[in-house]
Amino acid sequence: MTDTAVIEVEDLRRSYAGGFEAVSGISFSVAAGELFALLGTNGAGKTSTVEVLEGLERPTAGRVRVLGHDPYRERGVVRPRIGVMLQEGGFAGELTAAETVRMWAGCTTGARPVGEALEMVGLGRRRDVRVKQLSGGEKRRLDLAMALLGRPEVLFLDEPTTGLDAEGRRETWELVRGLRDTGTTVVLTTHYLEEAEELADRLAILHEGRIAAGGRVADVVSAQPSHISFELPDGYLVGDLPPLAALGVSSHETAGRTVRLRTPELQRAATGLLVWARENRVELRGLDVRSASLEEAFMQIAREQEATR
Ligand SMILES: Nc1ncnc2c1ncn2[C@@H]1O[C@H](COP(=O)(O)OP(=O)(O)OP(=O)(O)O)[C@@H](O)[C@H]1O
Repeated sequence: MTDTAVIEVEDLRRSYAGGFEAVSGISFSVAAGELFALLGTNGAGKTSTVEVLEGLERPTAGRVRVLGHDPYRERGVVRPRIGVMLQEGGFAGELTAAETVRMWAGCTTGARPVGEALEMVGLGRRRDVRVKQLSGGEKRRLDLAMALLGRPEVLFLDEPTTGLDAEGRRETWELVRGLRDTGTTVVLTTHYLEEAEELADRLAILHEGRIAAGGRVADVVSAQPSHISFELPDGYLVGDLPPLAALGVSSHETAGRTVRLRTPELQRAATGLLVWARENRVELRGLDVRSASLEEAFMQIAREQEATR
């Protein structure tokens, strides 16, 4: 762990009454100003982990530090410095957006002005609308405004864009990036892998209470095979291609005339195929060459974990 770690988690375990262990010894750290995403299938243990980081629950075992303090025992010190975006903030429907923020601002040290908090999340023009009349996406933005109110050093975002349309999602991503760029440390839990791919510096993929994969997004993705697909040129069979194993191809399948290859060595395989095509003066129609996406990496990791059970 580094000296600049804002969040440090060492061998965290969390069991529920009855003995079920939802988090089974995970370790990670989040550096100052970093955006860290916690991903996982349903029930993987994300919420059970984040609740401990937020100081809402105590760990069953292990060590957790947020801004150098125990978030549960030293809640009074940690809480004013963190912002938590809860799912379904449970606001009173009769109050307007501005009244809701003002009420919370009254309990927050060093709160942003109400107008600023609402502008930040794109609710400036909806300030006088009652909460019950806000759309689902607007309520989500109000949740975010609350989390930002105290200018937190560490921001916990739980599914921040659920219910937002594509434009709203992009706007929230911009806002989160802006906060990160000005030094806010962000912990994001999300089911949208595209969101993690867009925002996260590093991530951990949880599966059944353990970290199945983690690290920089590019590294997690590049650990998965890339794809090449193309149409076999007229008159050629798969056997006419150069030996695929020699090109670093790990598996292949055909569907009609379409050939799909998987390879951990994209450049080598693609170069070999293109050289072959040039030498044979044929065109590889529909050629598609691409790295794995985070979504593919996630699915593959989940499959591998299931297979090793
Ligand atoms: N209060 C509780 N008592 C007993 N088991 C619980 C309790 N809360 C959660 N669990 C179990 O712990 C496991 C992890 O749950 P958790 O909510 O942390 O997962 P998650 O990754 O946040 O899931 P999701 O993506 O569905 O929100 C699940 O199997 C869940 O059923």
